[in-house]
Order: sequence, then C-alpha cells, then structure tokens
Amino acid sequence: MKSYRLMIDCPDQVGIVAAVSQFLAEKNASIVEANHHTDRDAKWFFMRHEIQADSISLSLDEFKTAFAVLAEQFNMNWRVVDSSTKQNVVLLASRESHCLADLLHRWHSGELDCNIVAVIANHDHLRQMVQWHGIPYHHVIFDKENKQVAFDEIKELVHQYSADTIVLARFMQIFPDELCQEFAGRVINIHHSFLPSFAGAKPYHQAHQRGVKLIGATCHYVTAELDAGPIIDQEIVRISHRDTVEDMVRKGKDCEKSALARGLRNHIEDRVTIIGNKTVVFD
Ligand SMILES: Nc1nc2c(c(=O)[nH]1)N[C@@H](CN(C=O)c1ccc(C(=O)N[C@@H](CCC(=O)O)C(=O)O)cc1)CN2
Repeated sequence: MKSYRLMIDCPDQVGIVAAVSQFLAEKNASIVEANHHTDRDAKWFFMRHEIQADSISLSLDEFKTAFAVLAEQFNMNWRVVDSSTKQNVVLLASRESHCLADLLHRWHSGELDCNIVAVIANHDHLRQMVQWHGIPYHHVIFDKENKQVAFDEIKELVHQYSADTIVLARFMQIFPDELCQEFAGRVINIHHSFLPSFAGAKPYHQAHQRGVKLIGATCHYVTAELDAGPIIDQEIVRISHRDTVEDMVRKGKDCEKSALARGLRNHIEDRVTIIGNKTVVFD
C-alpha cells in the first residue's frame, strides 16, 4: 500500500498534535501509523505519521504546499516522502563478509525495501557473492600513503549511483571529515561493540581483556569523531569466562547483523530523527 510519511520536529508547545490531526482529518487522510515524543530536556517535539496515499485527493506536491502553512505556524522542521520511492543504498565492505551477506540476503528476500545500487570494497574477494545478486561491485584500492585518492573514487561512485544512504558493513577505513560533512546523517556504520564501551580497533579483544559479561554491536551514524555518532540501534549477548575471543567474535557477529539490519531498516523507513548526538527512533 502506497503511503505518505510525514516527519516533523519542532520546539515543543501545546496544540501540535491537535493541529496536525485536524489538518489530516480535514484532508480525509487515513492514518496508518502515528507516533510522537517530547524530549523534555531539549523542549523539542517529534512526530511521525504514515498516511494512506489514496485516502487524500491531493497530490504529494499539493499536500506539501498545504502543510507548509501549518508548519510555519509551529516553526517545524518537516518532510513528506512517498513510501513507493525507494532509497538508493550503497554498501561498503572490507574483509569481513557477514554483515554484507546478511544485508544482501535481506534485500534479496524483500525484507529491506530499498535499491542496493552498488557494493564498494577495498578488497576483491567478495565480488562473486555480490555479483550473484546482480549488483555492481567496485574494488577501490587504498594506498596507505594516500587514502584520499580512494575516497575521491568512492565519492564519485556515490554520486554516480545517486546514493541516498551509504552503509559501512564492517568497512574498516576511517571516513575523511569532508565526506562526513557532505553525507551527514546518511552514512551508517556497524561498530562491533556495545558503545560507548570499546570504541576503536579490536573491540572483542578489548572486551576479552576486560572480562565483561555482555558484548554487543552498535549501529550509528558516521561522524568525524570515530565511533561517536548518533546511535540508531544496539544488540547485546551474554558471555562468560568460558568464552575465548574467537567465541566472542562468533557470538558478536549475530549482534552486528541484527543491529545493522534494524538500524538500516528504520533509516530507510524514515523512522529515525537525529537530535544533537542522539536519535529518536519510531520503530
Ligand atoms: N569518520 C568515521 N569513519 C569511520 C567510522 C566513524 O565512526 N567515523 N567508523 C568506522 C568503523 N570502525 C569501527 O567500527 C573502524 C574502522 C577502521 C578503523 C581503523 O583504524 N582503520 C585503519 C585502517 C585499518 C586497515 O587498513 O585494515 C585506518 O583507517 O587507518 C577503526 C575503526 C568506519 N569509518
């Protein structure tokens, strides 16, 4: 069923829910799903509506024009998207295949409603798996002495494919600040620890050394500060003294796949709003 997704955030005040509900009712909009939240500390309001597109007689552009009047009154940040317009997603990978394979399967089975338009990797061994899915594979070679050349090639490919979202599926290169800025809120990473614990390299080794009883994975937006961007989703699993690092890597991979898939799904369904370095997720 085709729907329109209306996402709003604005300074909190009494009357927003009533005003938006009244607007939608006057347009005969059939509300499929409605969520709202108030961040009391920030005094900021968040709302997401999914409405049945064929319940209103307006086109998307006419709906936007009409809603803009209400949005102005409440100083809203807002957007309306057509659910039938799928996002173009580019996946980036390095050596590890589990997250890439999991996303490809979820996409192939229809669970992820997006267009995976390309895979870009700094190693070539995942090519056959990707091409089995009929997806273009680009091996971008990283010269340790000059990584900018590789990132320029990645940026060119992202534009060539008109990517809306970039997913780092265990891509193990640090994104330059310039790309973090240009694609702010559109690059999603899976870090293989329950952040903020064990940021940086080899988190499972760090966790084993610390003797923790829980490990996990964190899906977050990529920012210039490594592994510190707004968290979209997390998953954990219990471990014990009996677990070796290899056991933790094995158990942790299931956490990584779950957190990344949920995080990406919520992102492409327009369920995530970023506020400061946090998110509101209407899942
Ligand atoms: N600007 C950002 N870039 C990336 C982020 C991020 O949050 N901000 N997340 C990382 C993922 N990551 C851990 O999840 C991570 C990846 C790579 C490294 C790292 O030190 N890489 C080395 C090269 C390693 C190699 O060549 O195998 C490096 O870039 O010098 C640390 C953490 C993805 N990028």
